[in-house]
Amino acid sequence: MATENKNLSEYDKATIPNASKFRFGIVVSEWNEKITEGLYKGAYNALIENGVAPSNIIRWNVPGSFELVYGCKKMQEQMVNAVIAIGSVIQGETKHFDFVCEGVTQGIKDLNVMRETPVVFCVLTDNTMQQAIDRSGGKHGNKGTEAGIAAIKMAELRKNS
Ligand SMILES: Nc1c(NC[C@H](O)[C@H](O)[C@H](O)CO)[nH]c(=O)[nH]c1=O
Ligand SMILES: CC(=O)[C@@H](O)COP(=O)(O)O
Repeated sequence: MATENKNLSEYDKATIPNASKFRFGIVVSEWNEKITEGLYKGAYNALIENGVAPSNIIRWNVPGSFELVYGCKKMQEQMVNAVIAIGSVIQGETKHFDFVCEGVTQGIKDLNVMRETPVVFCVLTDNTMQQAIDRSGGKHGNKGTEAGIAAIKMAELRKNS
């Protein structure tokens, strides 16, 4: 199902585990800051709305999405139950988009495979700025909200596994 057929911000609160005892790390890319701040707000609010204390949310910034891999690796070393990687990659004139997207995707996948703390992939990879706007609080909802909920579910899965 494509994003256009679902709202990224919608979830059934009754299905979300109690997150009051969990700590979360959020690593935010500074590239396309207008987008990543919108994604961060969505993720932060989803955590708070499901019982996470503000003091249990750690935020670090990195220059761009490619640096999310290193930032999330270091965040995994903190006492957190899950990590959220937030970025916005937008196609430019060259193939650089392809390499940044591949690098951050594979890097975050590797962190999930090699270490115990789950890292949620909240990196938009859009053709246009409008597509990014639509997915960070616009007409398609907020992928940050989706990521916050995913982080709670993965923290619960880790606790029970
Ligand atoms: N063009 C975008 C970038 N490019 C920067 C890289 O992520 C990286 O910071 C640089 O290559 C130095 O290592 N980053 C984004 O997050 N979004 C873009 O659209
Ligand atoms: C994803 C990028 O690195 C890209 O936005 C940079 O733009 P360009 O390909 O025009 O250099």
